[in-house]
Amino acid sequence: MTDSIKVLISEEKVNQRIEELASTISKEYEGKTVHLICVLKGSIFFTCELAKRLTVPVTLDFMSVSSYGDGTASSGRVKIVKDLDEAVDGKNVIVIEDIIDSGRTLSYLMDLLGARKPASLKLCTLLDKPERRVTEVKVDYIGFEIPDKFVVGYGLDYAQNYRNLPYVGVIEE
Ligand SMILES: O=P(O)(O)OC[C@H]1O[C@H](OP(=O)(O)OP(=O)(O)O)[C@H](O)[C@@H]1O
Ligand code: HPA
Ligand SMILES: [Mg+2]
Repeated sequence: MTDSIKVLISEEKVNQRIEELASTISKEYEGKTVHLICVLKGSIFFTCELAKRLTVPVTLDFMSVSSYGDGTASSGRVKIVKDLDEAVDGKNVIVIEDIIDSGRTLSYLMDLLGARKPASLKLCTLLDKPERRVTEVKVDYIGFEIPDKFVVGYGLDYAQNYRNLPYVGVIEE
């Protein structure tokens, strides 16, 4: 794909903000192990960058859910493509997401995980698009609030492309 992409948040700014989030989380979880849940595929890059900067012990698991398919609009249906490998009961879980848009994916996922009795359950997202919310979801850690624009990069795709861009960009019309 060869769309023209405008930088919305530079690589430097994203990395600096991740550093700040990691420092906040490390302080809040001192003396505990955090169990990070990476929501595939979008949050893979953010999860790695955040995990590398945490100073508390970390365990990791992966879950894959999909509601966007290859388009730019949510289908409204959340599909579990891959469930977790391990139980979360008794663990201090932080769900890591790349973006919260309509809120449907995360509201579904947080309810599902909450019912599995973790010791604690929080949500951390790199990007939040509050204007687009249709389902309420409590977000504990937010990297950046962004306007209502379809973004790519840092894990986010358009029809599976552009996930590997080291910055957050917007496709120009
Ligand atoms: O708040 P919502 O409107 O539910 O949108 C957010 C979700 O949509 C994207 O995932 P997608 O379904 O595109 O899967 P992907 O991570 O594999 O790209 C994104 O990674 C979030 O999980
Ligand atoms: O703005 C977005 N970009 C890519 N994937 C997404 N999934 C929800 N919102 C977005
Ligand atoms: Mg996607």
